[in-house]
Amino acid sequence: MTILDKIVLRKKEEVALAKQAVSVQQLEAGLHFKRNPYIFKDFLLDEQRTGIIAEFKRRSPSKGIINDQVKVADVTQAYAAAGASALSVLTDIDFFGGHTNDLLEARAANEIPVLRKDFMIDEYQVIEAKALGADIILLIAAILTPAEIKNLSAVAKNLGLNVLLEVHNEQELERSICKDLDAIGVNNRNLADFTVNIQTSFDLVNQIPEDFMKISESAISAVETIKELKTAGFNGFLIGENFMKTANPGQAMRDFAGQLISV
Ligand SMILES: O=P(O)(O)OC[C@@H](O)[C@@H](O)c1c[nH]c2ccccc12
Repeated sequence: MTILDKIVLRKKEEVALAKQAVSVQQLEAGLHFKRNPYIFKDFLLDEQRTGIIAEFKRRSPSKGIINDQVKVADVTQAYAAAGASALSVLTDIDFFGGHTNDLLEARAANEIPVLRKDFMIDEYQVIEAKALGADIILLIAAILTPAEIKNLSAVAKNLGLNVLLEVHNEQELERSICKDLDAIGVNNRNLADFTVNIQTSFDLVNQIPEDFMKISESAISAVETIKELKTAGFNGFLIGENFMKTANPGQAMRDFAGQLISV
């Protein structure tokens, strides 16, 4: 069994428990449920911003603890001030040390799009994402059938949420494309075995249809890489560990964004 299989098994239990604890009706009565999500594309294409989707990630199955000393509101505000186009907040507890409260805190502290970073397998989680104040949800092709992707993205669209589909190879991309997606993310990390290779992004970029925003995800640590990815056609760059592994992730993002302007 791969780590991804383990995460999905645990996620099924977690979703079943969440459904018992909070009904869909309760979610729909929640604080953020009626807000209009930001349009992801507008922030990615905003020339005043960097295209970086800056991630708050305490730990991961591949790296263990990355940073458990910093606060969500502090870090995400600094990311936004440094020119992030969007924020990514892990809400998975068991494998990434995240929490739904982290998303609520990021929402309350910021006025840019927030991505709920989790393993979505059920409509309930999409509705929950809206209630938590998310603007964007992630759908991971490796754990979903094409029919599930169609259904979950349609549910998200109905709620005004933006949808980021994550793929790792050409087969996943081809079978998963559907009309309710806004952005396609190429994950440079293979979630089944954790190997990373930026080349994955360059190999897949030209297979992504023009109608979608193109995002390169994971293992990005150099400003030069962003330049190359931009030239190749990417609009967005998802960066977590490179910032989170430092004592002051917001400052790390500021320094990175500063270099981006000067190269
Ligand atoms: O920390 P990195 O290497 O910059 O990667 C960030 C992000 O791409 C990564 O956390 C990620 C990409 N897809 C995921 C799916 C689930 C959990 C995490 C992820």
